[in-house]
Amino acid sequence: MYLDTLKTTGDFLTITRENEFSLEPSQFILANGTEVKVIDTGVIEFSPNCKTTKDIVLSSAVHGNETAPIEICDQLIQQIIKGQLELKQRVLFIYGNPKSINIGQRFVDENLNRLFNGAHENRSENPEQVRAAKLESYVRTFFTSVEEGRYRAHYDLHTAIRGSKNEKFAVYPFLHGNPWKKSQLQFLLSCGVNTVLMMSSSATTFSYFSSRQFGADAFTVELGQVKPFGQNNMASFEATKQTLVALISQDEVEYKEFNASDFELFTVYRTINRTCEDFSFPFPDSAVNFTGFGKGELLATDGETQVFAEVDGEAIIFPNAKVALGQRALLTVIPMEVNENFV
Ligand SMILES: O=C(O)CCC(=O)N[C@@H](CCC(=O)O)C(=O)O
Ligand SMILES: [Zn+2]
Repeated sequence: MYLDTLKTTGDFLTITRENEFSLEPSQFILANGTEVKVIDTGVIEFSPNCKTTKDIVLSSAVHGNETAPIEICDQLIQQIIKGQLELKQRVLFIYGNPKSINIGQRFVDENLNRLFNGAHENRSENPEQVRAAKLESYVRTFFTSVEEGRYRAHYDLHTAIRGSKNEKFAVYPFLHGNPWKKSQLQFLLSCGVNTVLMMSSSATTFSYFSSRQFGADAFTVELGQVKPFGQNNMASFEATKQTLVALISQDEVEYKEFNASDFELFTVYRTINRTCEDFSFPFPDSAVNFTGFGKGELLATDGETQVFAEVDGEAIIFPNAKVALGQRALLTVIPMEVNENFV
């Protein structure tokens, strides 16, 4: 049984990596009264023994090779279990795809972050489809097993394949007409994230699932560029880590006063899917996210179809020519200002 090791080392990451597909649930109480529930491999819940008002999900390793967020969550979990970090809020940590961590790949059979919000339904043909269904049910139980009306948040932590002009940025899932929150932008700024992309359509991502199904303040947060374990400059994640520590260990957190000029905001202009085997970009792998193109410049070639920039400054995000057929190969964005849709 792993419990003795977990209690003494706090190393839930290693236990998760040693149990790629499942882990016997168990629970125990820390000396400070915090209840620890191991729900499955990679899924651990902490409930402090005090009045809490917030339910916070922190996920990483939805893509297994995105190691910096895994290291941040590993540090937080170890500090909590060792009693060095005392919680004031309920927290659910999730390592999304343990096997893909072990093989150092984005995914094993299928991109887990395209399987949420119903996309896995009636499909359990591969481990990622099975895992998506389980993760949805763990998040549902976490948010709904307590009284209604509590504050909910889910920060799904990633790193990007390419470099980015704006090193850290967040994706704000489509809110179906509900207003974007300035308070969330202030939280993100405190994390070192001043760039936010506003999505304009539904998605099958983990953050969209929590936003849509549970009204959580949810984001995909890109913290830098993908690096193997041990090669991350952890100093560049310190602001993010300290902001997360404050969120989970304080009753309320004060952020810097909102100032629109602190942010670079973008709205998604369009999504370009790969529909043909023969799909390519005219720019090299070294072209970074947020590179802008002039109207009429070639953005992608999908079989016989050439896709050209339609407006000056149309900028590329997440270009990936190797995605599965039918999936998003590229997002383009254009700048936007804070307007009446922000509260
Ligand atoms: O750098 C890349 O090409 C991908 C980085 C990544 O994993 N991004 C997420 C964004 C999810 C979202 O749109 O909210 C993903 O592609 O799943
Ligand atoms: Zn990712």
